[in-house]
Amino acid sequence: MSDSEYSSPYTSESESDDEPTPPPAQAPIPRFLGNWELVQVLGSGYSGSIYRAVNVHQRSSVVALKVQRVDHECPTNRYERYLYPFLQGGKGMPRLYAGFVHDQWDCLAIELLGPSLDSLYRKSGNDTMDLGSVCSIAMQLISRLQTMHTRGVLHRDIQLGNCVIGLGPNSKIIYMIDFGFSKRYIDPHTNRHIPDSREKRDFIGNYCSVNVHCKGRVPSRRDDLEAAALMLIHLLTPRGLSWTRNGVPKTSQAHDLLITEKLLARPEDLCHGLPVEFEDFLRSCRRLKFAELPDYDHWIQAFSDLAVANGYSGNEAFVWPPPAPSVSHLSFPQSAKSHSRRHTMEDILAGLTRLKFDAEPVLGDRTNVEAAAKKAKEYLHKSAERNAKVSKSGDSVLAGRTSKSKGMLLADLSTRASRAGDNGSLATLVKEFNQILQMNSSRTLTKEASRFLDVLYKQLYDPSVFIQPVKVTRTRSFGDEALDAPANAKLGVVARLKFDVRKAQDNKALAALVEEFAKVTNRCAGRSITKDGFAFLDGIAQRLLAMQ
Ligand SMILES: Nc1ncnc2c1ncn2[C@@H]1O[C@H](COP(=O)(O)OP(=O)(O)OP(=O)(O)O)[C@@H](O)[C@H]1O
Repeated sequence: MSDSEYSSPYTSESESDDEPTPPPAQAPIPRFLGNWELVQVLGSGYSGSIYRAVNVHQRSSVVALKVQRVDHECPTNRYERYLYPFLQGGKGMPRLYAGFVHDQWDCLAIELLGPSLDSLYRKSGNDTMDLGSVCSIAMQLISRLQTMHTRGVLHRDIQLGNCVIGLGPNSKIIYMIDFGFSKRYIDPHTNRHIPDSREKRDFIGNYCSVNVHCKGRVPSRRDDLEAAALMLIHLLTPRGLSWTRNGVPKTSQAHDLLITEKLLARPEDLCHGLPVEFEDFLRSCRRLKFAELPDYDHWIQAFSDLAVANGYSGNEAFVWPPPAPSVSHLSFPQSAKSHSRRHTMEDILAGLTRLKFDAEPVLGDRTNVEAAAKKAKEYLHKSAERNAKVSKSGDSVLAGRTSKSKGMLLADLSTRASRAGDNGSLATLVKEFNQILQMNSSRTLTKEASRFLDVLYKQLYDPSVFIQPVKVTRTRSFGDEALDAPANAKLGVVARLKFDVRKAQDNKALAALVEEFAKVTNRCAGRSITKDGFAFLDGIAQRLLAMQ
């Protein structure tokens, strides 16, 4: 989870009293590696972990230390160490200070940077990002790709989690990170563009281009640009691009469905209601030939113009939290070009009928402004009261509801969990979940309850790929895989989980426990939740709070 960025297994910065517990059969990462002391976990991925690390000789020297086992099946640190030198000195390219191997640990000491766009976006709690911020991301991202491509390197894993902002004076600059899947597209021996091929390759990332993901083509510059276009459209789409909503597909059938959905999604459908620049950009990326040079400058200018036309500065600086545009707009398609190009007269008339001029006081009338401000304050006050009621006295709010409303409460809880931006919010939701389950005598893991655990699992396991669940079918839910297992297996397992949860060191470990809990509960006749089960859920909430 993004907030685990600031938990520490090593120092008093951690709220946890526990010693770091090594995963079985694997040595823990030591506190000192080379000249660096690991002080705080910044993030962890499939292939390793990243720590804020301090130089033992010069305490003012702080880096992000990316640590991976030397024998890892996917030795991305080794690839990154090879590629970093090509990128050094480019704007928005982190500096690599050192790369070394210490015992079985392969380490990269990288310039310390700030939070990722994914983390900022999630913490904002908004359904979409504002147009000004998206335009500045567009300008900077296209410019970063121009830098990388000019130096002969493809990124190949464009996603919100791999774009981070700088620290201090560099906080308006977006940096590219994670070059573990990057590749040189200019063959160093022949100095020519790598060849195209139809060989089967792995799926990389949610925004992977149609050509690469659905047609198995070799990635080239056009695909980095297309991934950037999809990421921008995702940020402007309420609940994000549809195929990102269920997380990483777990079965090949789910993956096939995702591919079909992506293949069928036409640019005009994906960009319906957005300024035309996004559709044009996506189309132009898809029209590029395999080895063709994209027109980076044209698109940087197009997004700058779009920002200006919508009352923003048009400057590429990424200012967060976003400032309001200098002119107010009723809604957003307000393109620099003919913004009505994609909008039929029918759309416009329908929009006009939704405007209620008659009931509103005339513009410019000060009382109108004051009344609106008062209304807004009242609304905020009421909604704060509502939230406080739900989170502080869940019992009284929840008491007396019917089983139908229990389902609705759980569905609402899943939606909120899918939007949670930090461990604290997830902890509150898990507590509510526990209370809802205990609302009446039937304490069973219903379909809605399973769905909540599924969402929780995804948020804990990899929040960067999960935006919001669409309808979760029974075949997709992890609990269902174990329906035929013996019922009596449950008791001992849940009792153990109750203790294991206290030792979990990170969100992924919690995710694994949630998965096991859901499986074993689904397996038992009646899917009933025992006292140990409720204690386990309570333990999850406690641990999330400790790892905030
Ligand atoms: N230089 C840095 N400064 C600060 N935080 C960083 C830095 N590099 C990475 N991080 C944090 O660590 C997280 C994971 O980094 P990165 O993507 O490089 O690792 P990874 O192991 O390749 O992850 P994944 O397997 O998810 O791709 C990032 O999302 C970011 O929050």
